[in-house]
Amino acid sequence: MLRVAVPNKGSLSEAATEMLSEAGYKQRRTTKDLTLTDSANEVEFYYLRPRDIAVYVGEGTLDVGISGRDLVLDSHADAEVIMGLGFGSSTFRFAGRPGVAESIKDLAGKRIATSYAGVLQDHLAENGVDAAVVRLDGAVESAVQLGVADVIADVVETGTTLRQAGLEVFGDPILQSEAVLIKRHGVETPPNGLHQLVRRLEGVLIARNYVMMDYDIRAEDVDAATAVAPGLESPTVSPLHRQGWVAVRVMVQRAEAQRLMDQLWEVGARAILTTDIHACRI
Ligand SMILES: Nc1ncnc2c1ncn2[C@@H]1O[C@H](COP(=O)(O)OP(=O)(O)OP(=O)(O)O)[C@@H](O)[C@H]1O
Ligand SMILES: O=P(O)(O)OC[C@H]1O[C@H](OP(=O)(O)OP(=O)(O)O)[C@H](O)[C@@H]1O
Ligand SMILES: [Mg+2]
Repeated sequence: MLRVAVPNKGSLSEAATEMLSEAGYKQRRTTKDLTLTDSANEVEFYYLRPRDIAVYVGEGTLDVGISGRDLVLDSHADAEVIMGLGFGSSTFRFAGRPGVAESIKDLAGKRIATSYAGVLQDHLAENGVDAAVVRLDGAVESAVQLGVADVIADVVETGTTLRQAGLEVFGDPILQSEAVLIKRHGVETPPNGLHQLVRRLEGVLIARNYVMMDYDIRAEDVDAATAVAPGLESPTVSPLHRQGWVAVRVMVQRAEAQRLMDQLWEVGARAILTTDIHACRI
């Protein structure tokens, strides 16, 4: 059985479970369940704190896990990223009262509150800045107002929490993060079932990010249309009953669909439509 760690709570939990369900794996019914066995797919899921997942996977106790890139780096666990999962994105940044600092160079001798002490200490060391790190578990934004720190280093997603605390970001972003699938560093032979898990998750990512586009076009204009939308491999071209016309089917990125429809129209495509992809294996 492949042993997979899944976030049990927090920002990554729901989206991770949803992605695994979409990939065809059984998932727990209630948030109280600590484990779930999917016998059909020969996978055991363990629901754990995402911060701890890097530790379990790094130790080799569990084969793979889903966690945040920032949490993996923060833990200094012996784990490496297999693939990004396209959700749970955030930026790790410095913030403080307006005017307190402009860049990391202004932080020498200051007190910086964070729940990501590992990431912060590594970043300060890389920049040769000597500052005091105040480790907190959460609600880090309150640390400045309550006087235990001069600035903070924290996860920013929408920026709402910072604004409410009267703080603003300064300096360059420290780290970009998203949910990632991790394995123990340097494991040569992949455990049984890992290839299947990775292929299925890649399939979910493609199904989410791509749509199928169909259109009709004169046969002599197919080359021009294919230059606009070449597809992942090559478009499918089928004859139409109407003489000299063909039907074309091609996968395109969801975010590009409207722009491509405009361009395809320009080169003679008609009856252009897009449909969602529910599952795929590329
Ligand atoms: N708005 C957000 N707040 C916190 N973490 C976020 C956010 N958006 C994405 N993330 C990512 O989620 C992971 C943190 O998840 P984690 O479960 O540890 O904390 P949390 O969501 O703050 O939960 P809690 O504070 O309740 O423990 C990190 O990888 C972080 O980058
Ligand atoms: O930029 P935003 O969209 O406002 O999101 C970022 C905030 O959300 C998280 O806090 P969470 O609610 O997890 O509480 P915590 O600080 O106690 O972890 C994170 O620690 C930031 O405080
Ligand atoms: Mg939090």
